[in-house]
Amino acid sequence: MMSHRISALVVAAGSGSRIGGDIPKQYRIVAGKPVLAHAVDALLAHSAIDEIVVVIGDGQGALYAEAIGDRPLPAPVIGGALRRESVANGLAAITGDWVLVHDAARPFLPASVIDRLIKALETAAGAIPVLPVADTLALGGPTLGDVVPRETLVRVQTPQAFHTKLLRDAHAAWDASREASDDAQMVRHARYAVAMVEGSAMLEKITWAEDFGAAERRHAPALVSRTGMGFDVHAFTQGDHLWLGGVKVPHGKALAGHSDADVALHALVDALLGTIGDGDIGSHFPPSDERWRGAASHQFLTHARDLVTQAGGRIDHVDVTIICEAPKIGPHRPAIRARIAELLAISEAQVSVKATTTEKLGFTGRGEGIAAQAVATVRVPEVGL
Ligand SMILES: C[C@@](CO)(OP(=O)(O)O)[C@H](O)COP(=O)(O)OP(=O)(O)OC[C@H]1O[C@@H](n2ccc(N)nc2=O)[C@H](O)[C@@H]1O
Repeated sequence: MMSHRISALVVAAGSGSRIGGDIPKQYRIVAGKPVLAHAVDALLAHSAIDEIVVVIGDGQGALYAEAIGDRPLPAPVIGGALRRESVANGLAAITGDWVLVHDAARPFLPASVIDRLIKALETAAGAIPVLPVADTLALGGPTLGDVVPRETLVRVQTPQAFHTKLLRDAHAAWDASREASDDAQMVRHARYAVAMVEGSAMLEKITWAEDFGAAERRHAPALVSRTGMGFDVHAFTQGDHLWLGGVKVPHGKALAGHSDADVALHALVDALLGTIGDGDIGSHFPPSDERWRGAASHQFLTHARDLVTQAGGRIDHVDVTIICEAPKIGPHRPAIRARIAELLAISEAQVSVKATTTEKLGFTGRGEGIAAQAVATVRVPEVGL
């Protein structure tokens, strides 16, 4: 079978007028990187794509450079006021005998769709990805028009693939006084057959502001809930205050420990580490390590928080129970709740702080020390756990 040089033409020249905001949508961040970068990376990752040319709007050079970074692409082409003009400008710059024309506003481009399009070009002048229509569609206007049988309709997506010469001919033959919504329409108008291949829900275009949230959800792996539990104890010693939940509490005694002995934060650290199965506070901050002598325990909690974040996790809720006869926790509960929320970068609504005595029973009942329990609920990506 004859081999072909395949170019990808990414049209990113839109002004983003429909979506508002300070920068055009193709340069805004979704799922961790610019919309345009997602589409380019999908094409760079596909072995059959030999060349990628991006068409940008006049004056978008700095936005393009920031979005693309050091990715190995030729200089971008400046597009026109109309999508059709941007594609025509891009066609003048590409060298492939086959070309895939893709909307930069469709960030998530499955390799399987590229595979299907390239296969279809072996027997057709052009090929486009389509999806079936699920909703009932009707003609609009001043009053509701006739329903259009959905079996006769498809939802058209990009990339749209063509033999480059035929697409160039179709653009040259097109009546410039008419707008063309896509390239397939122009190729069909030039009497060439355009095949249809299965598209993908991942290829949805970002058109409106709310589409960014949908794109984040479409891209994010399924999150699953994980719960961790922590427990700690510290004995009383001489002193005039103790640390509980990151708050300094005046008291006739202190708590003994290698660090500041904040028993509530220690239990919470172990609860968070439990949600990602990453050991316990002592394995991260050994009591034998001189670095942690007298250390403020808030750094242990922010470390555990960062480990959860690095695992892709999001803290949903934490619940701490402090077990002691004294000091009375109630008066300090609001400050402890606020401090834990601040350290975990979550809302106070996601933080519960409770206290209980043990009715004078056990070491806590005898006033020998304080115990604390904590539970943390986190959502983490299903993959890799
Ligand atoms: C916060 C720190 C800062 O150094 O010290 P403190 O201020 O509490 O004293 C420590 O992280 C506080 O670690 P914590 O885990 O409470 O101390 P320990 O109870 O002595 O346990 C220390 C280490 O020994 C391990 N360990 C403990 C008990 C046991 N039977 N077998 C074990 O293997 C634990 O996994 C833990 O990692």
